[in-house]
Amino acid sequence: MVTAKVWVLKKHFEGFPKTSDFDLKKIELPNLKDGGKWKLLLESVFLSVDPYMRPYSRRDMKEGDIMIGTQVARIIESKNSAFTVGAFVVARGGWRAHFISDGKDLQLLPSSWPESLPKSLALGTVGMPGLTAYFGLLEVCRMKPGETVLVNAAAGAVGSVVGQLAKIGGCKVVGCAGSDEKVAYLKKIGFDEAFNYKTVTSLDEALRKASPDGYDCFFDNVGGEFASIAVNQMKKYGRIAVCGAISQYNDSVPQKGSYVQVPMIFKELRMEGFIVTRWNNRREEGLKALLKWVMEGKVKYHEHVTEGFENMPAAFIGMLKGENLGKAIVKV
Ligand SMILES: NC(=O)C1=CN([C@@H]2O[C@H](COP(=O)(O)OP(=O)(O)OC[C@H]3O[C@@H](n4cnc5c(N)ncnc54)[C@H](OP(=O)(O)O)[C@@H]3O)[C@@H](O)[C@H]2O)C=CC1
Ligand SMILES: O=C(O)CCC[C@H](O)\C=C/C=C/C=C/C(=O)C/C=C\CCCCCO
Repeated sequence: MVTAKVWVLKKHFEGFPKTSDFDLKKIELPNLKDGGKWKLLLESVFLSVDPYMRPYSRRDMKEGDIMIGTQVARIIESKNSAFTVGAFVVARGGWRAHFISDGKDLQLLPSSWPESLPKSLALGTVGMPGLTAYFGLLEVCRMKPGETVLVNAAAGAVGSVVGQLAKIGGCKVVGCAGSDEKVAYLKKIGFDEAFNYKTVTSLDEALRKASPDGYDCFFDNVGGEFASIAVNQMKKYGRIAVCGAISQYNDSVPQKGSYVQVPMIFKELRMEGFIVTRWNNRREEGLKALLKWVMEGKVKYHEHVTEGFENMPAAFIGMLKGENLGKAIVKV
């Protein structure tokens, strides 16, 4: 029997999550049996902490459940010929250090994965956040060369890829983030304009200064006041990809009037919410493109790595508070 460490949601979050909302438990995993349902024993190598966990925990979980989430895991015992011991997969095993699987919901890392590339990228730039940027830009924003793209939470897992893909697409790119260090990073990876939304005297002025003619595409990761101001600076026939609303996730009472309807109508804006799983049938296309751009150096990546499974709650809370530059990852 393998004893597995797991993190459970002890108490539903009220406002920002607290470490006391989580409980670290040990569970006994059943042995794999020939012909049994459980075919694989895996150990988590890297675990992802993502913003969706905050709203989804309230929607999908009850207190006492193991936290939802994804990881890069290594196969350590197999009774499934499709998965050899030592192989790496992306799994949706939740916050678990070890777990068993029937093999159904595992994605093998491509055999072409370069040895030089951290496998943790499969949780970030060459994983769900990267795919979110890829499909959100191509299929929702439908960016065109010469257009101006705005992205907030721009130094994060999704936003940093949005900006770089928009540059590859021949666009002018404006980004905002919550620290001067992040702003410097944005300029380093090719953003045309970047500002610290926490320190500018006026968001409206900062946006106008960055692009006096306005914005064709707005990739919104944040919602709230920023979105309400940005919508007024959209060009006619502009497109808004509503990717997330992280400014709302920890609010018990959603901010009022996140989008102002008037400019939406007068400017005939297209505003579309989306979830990246819409394009699950094109996952390989996206991952292949992202891996190529990373290997060519056209898409840079940065990871904010927290060491130790026992530090998962702190990593999650830190990400929500903006401590991460790039994808927030926990290394077991
Ligand atoms: N629709 C979809 O399929 C998907 C949507 N998403 C969404 O994309 C967004 C970014 O996710 P991801 O890249 O993984 O996360 P990040 O790596 O960007 O980390 C979250 C960042 O959000 C910023 N942030 C936190 N609170 C606020 C706030 N109140 N106002 C402004 N910014 C804030 C912080 O950066 P800063 O320093 O800039 O404040 C923080 O670092 C989230 O809204 C997430 O829910 C992600 C994946 C898929
Ligand atoms: O196991 C699961 O079901 C989660 C799978 C996550 C997976 O990796 C794929 C998709 C991730 C989607 C993320 C979406 C967002 O971050 C947007 C989050 C919330 C939008 C609604 C917020 C409501 C505010 O009150």
